[in-house]
This record gives sequence, C-alpha cells and structure tokens, in this order.
Amino acid sequence: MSKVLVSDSIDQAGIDILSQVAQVDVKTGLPAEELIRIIPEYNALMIRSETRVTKAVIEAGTQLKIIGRAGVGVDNVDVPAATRQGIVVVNSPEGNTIAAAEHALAMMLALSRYIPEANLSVKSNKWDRKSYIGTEVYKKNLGVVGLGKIGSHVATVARAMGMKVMAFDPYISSERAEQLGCRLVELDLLLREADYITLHMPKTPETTHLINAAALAKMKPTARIVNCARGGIIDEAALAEALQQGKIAGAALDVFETEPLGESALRSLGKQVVLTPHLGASTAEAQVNVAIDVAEQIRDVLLGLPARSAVNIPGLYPDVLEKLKPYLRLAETLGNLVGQLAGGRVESLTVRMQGELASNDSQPLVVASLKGLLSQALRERVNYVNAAIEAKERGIRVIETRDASIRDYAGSLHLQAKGSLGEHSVTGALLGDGEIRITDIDEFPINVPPAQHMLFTLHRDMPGIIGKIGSLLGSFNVNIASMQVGRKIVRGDAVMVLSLDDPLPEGILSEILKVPGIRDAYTVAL
Ligand SMILES: NC(=O)c1ccc[n+]([C@@H]2O[C@H](COP(=O)([O-])OP(=O)(O)OC[C@H]3O[C@@H](n4cnc5c(N)ncnc54)[C@H](O)[C@@H]3O)[C@@H](O)[C@H]2O)c1
Ligand SMILES: O=C(O)[C@H](O)COP(=O)(O)O
Repeated sequence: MSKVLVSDSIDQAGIDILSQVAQVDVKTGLPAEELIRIIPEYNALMIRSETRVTKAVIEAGTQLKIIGRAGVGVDNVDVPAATRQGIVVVNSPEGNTIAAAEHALAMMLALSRYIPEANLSVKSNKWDRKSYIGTEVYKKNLGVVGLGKIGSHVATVARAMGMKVMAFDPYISSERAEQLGCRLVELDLLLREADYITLHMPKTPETTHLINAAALAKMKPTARIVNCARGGIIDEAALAEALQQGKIAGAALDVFETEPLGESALRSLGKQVVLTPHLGASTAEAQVNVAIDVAEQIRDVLLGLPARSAVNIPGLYPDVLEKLKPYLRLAETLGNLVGQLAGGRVESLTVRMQGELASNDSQPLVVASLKGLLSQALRERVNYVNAAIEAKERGIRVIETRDASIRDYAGSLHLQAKGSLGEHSVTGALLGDGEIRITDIDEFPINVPPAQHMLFTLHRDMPGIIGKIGSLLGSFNVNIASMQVGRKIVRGDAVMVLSLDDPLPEGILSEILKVPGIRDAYTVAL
C-alpha cells in the first residue's frame, strides 16, 4: 500500500480521501533533518506553506511520486528539483481564492477604521472614541497589483463598495481589466494615485521588493498598502521606515519575508499597522476546498491517473485526457522506436501531428514522444514530468509541425529523429479499436503492430533474401511471429519488419548484415 506523509495541518476531508488508497501519516512541525530522515518511506507528501520542501528533501524522497500543496503558492517547494526527479507537484489554484480576497478586503477595512486597536482598547476597559477616527473607502482609488483570481475578486467587491479600481498587471489584457470595471495602468501611476494598494501577484525575481523605498516614496502620504500575497514583495525595512516617517499612512500585512515573523520594527508600530499570521487561506470553507482538491489529485496520481492541477507538467482535463490517452501510448511507442532506430545521440526530434491530430493540443503528444525517445537511456527515470527538461538538457531540439491534409488514418503521428548516427522516421496511427499500427518506417509503407521484440532491415528487394533471413533466425532458434516487407518500387530498396517471439541472441545482427543485399539491420525492443 502507498504511504502518504501529511506534514502541515490539513482538513480531515483530505485525510479521509487519501486513506481510501494509502496509509496516511500526519506529522506536523517536523524539523528539516527529521523530514529528510523519514521521507524515503513515502510515495506522496502533502503540505501547506509551512513545510520547506528543499532540494535535500526531494533528493531523499526516492519513492516520491507527488508533492501536493493544499493551497496556491508553491514557493516553499523546490519545483525544479522535483521536476528533475520526475515528481509531479500539484496545488489547489482556486480553493482559497475567496478566503484570501476576503482577508485582503478585511485588512483594508480594519486598517481604515483601526478596528484591531479599537478592539484592544475596549477590551482593556477603555471607552476612547476620539483616537479612532477612520477613513472611508467609498469613492477612494484602489490600486490592485496582480489582477488574477484573488485580485479580480477584490476588485469586484471593492467596486461594489463604491471604490474606483485601477490595476497593474503586465500579463493581462485591458479587455479583461475592463470586464472587471478596472482601469489598467502602469505601476508608477498606480503608486502615485492610489489611496489603497493591495498586492495579489506571486513572488518572483521580478516582484521581489517591487515595493521598495523608491516605490513607497511615490505613494501619497495618506495611502495605505495591503499585502496578502507573499512576504518579500514589500521590502519590510523600507516599509517600517516609510511608516515611521509618515511617508505613507498605513500597512496591513498577512505575509512576511520570514515566517514566523521574528524581530521586526513593524511590531512596534501603532494603529497604522495591522499584522496577521498568514491567515489569508484560513477559513473553514477554503481549508475543506484545498484539502479535497489536493487529496483527490494525490489519490489519482497514486492510482496511476494524471493530476488536474500540476504546476510542473501541462494539466489535462479528464475529457481531453480520455480522448488523448491512446495517442499518448502511440506517441510513446513511436518515440521509443525511432530512438532505437536512430541509436547514438539524438540531436533533434520532429513531431508532426497529422490529420485530426493536427488540431489537438500538441504539448502532451510531444512530451509522450520525448518520454519514449529517452526511455532507452533513462528507463523508468524518465516520465511525463521530466521528459521535456531531460531532452533539453541533452540538447535535443524539438520541432513541432502539423499537417491536417494527411488523411491516411483519422489521425496519425510522424516522428523523425536526427542524430550522430543518421536520420530515421516512423509514422503510426490507431485503428478503430485503439490498436497501434506502425504505418511507415523511413518513408517505406508498412502496416504492423508494435511487438516486444522486433527486427528491421533495409535491403535490396531481390529474390531469396527473405528466405535467407528466415533460415538464419531459425538456426539461432528465434521464432518469427510475423513478417512484412515495405517497398516503394519493385527491386529497389525495401524494409523488412519482423516481430519475434524471442529476443535476438548476441551476435546474430552481424550475421544478418553479412547476408548479400542487406544494407542495414536494427533490433528493437518495445
Ligand atoms: N495570504 C494567503 O494566505 C494567500 C492565500 C492564497 C493565495 N495567496 C497568494 O496570493 C497571490 C495571488 O494568488 P492568485 O490565486 O490570485 O494567483 P493568480 O495566478 O490567479 O494571479 C496572479 C496575478 O499576478 C500577475 N502578475 C505576475 N507578475 C506580476 C507582476 N510583476 N506585476 C503585477 N502582476 C503580476 C499575474 O499576471 C496574475 O494575473 C499568490 O502569491 C498566492 O501565493 C496568499
Ligand atoms: O498560497 C497559499 O495558498 C496561501 O499562502 C495559503 O497558505 P497556507 O495553506 O499555509 O494557509
């Protein structure tokens, strides 16, 4: 039975799903060394934002198939290291959207009306109504930085509260912003004009310290900033200084450069600062959503099914996958075949989607072809997660082409591999029952199913040659299951494809190559 380690606190709904297919161990708050010590036992790891899944953890997790992040941000996971090791990383892109958006809005209102300080004041037996004169958000300018899922919901609710919303997001269209009733502007203008700024983008090299001393200096002295996205997008030292010097009016932070927050000047600031301990996703509803979403994906991957929200491989919706599954098998088989025919170091792989396949998303078929191509060299180490990265590292250039006009079969796939030992191509298609047919080799038309043991020859089309190969194989006690010849012109060049019941013994290939008329011979194991 598979084993899953849950190393952060996850809603029971997720644990219940995982328990259907695996032994689930919940061990939260593990020190890094302890996690590295025990991770080799596990096939899956389920986390939130607290567990740091470093390269060392991933390298120790030799049995890991999947890391599931019950939430959005995967910045606590070394995703490139996981990809290299063929581990799929999944998240729950939408499970906590509303929770995080509502937290940002709550922070904005709490900041405007000094609710946390006023609450503390009443609880300490005071009745002070003068110190907490707030400001309204109605008719104020809100600047949303990052108009994705959370930013969009914040913008929608803010507009309903009567705010004028502008947004900065270099990756969305002005049409999308318009649909949300937002003005898409440059960051500089947003910083200068906004009364409230709320951040909703990921932490990337581009966004790290995007809000630094220079950005803070552009803001109005009455402006307030909210960060419920990621710590480190705001330079905390610069923010504390700007607040102390009255350069801006307030800040509400849910996320910090280091979590848990240690010594910080922000702690000693008064009512103009509101701090929460990374609570954006902490609603009952969001925790159930993300736990179910991610547990279902872990369950599926452990059962050999694909994940719907993988961050390191293209996600495939179940209906698309159902349609593509037989073609993925075809692509993998052809990749494996052309890789063995090419031998040596492959420099480029051309993948041509033909007929009906030409209108499909090509990415999964390209990945499957590469997985097949690399399977001889990497065996079970190559999978759908790391095939593209492994190919890139080996300097294999991938060229994708389409030809909808080729209609020999409903949809067919043509692969051509060029390498240090020459160039070979194969084409394959699916029959109505989903069975694979290899329909040409090096442009010679054939029609054979793939077999575990195969022999391909390139020879001169002349009498007697087939008989000679047959008796040679017989003399080595190799039984032929089927044989087919493909040729373009009579007595020209031809290919012979033999499916064999047994693997070819050592030494036979050199004997085959001695047969007069044989130009080349290849053994293939599929
Ligand atoms: N505080 C919490 O508990 C909590 C909860 C959920 C999500 N989050 C965080 O909130 C953030 C947003 O999540 P989401 O689900 O809306 O993500 P999303 O992917 O839907 O949206 C992110 C948006 O940021 C934009 N963006 C990227 N780089 C940018 C840049 N340089 N400047 C401006 N915009 C940029 C993208 O184009 C995208 O539209 C993430 O960092 C996520 O980790 C925090
Ligand atoms: O990226 C996220 O989903 C949030 O930061 C939530 O983190 P959490 O699951 O640790 O609350």
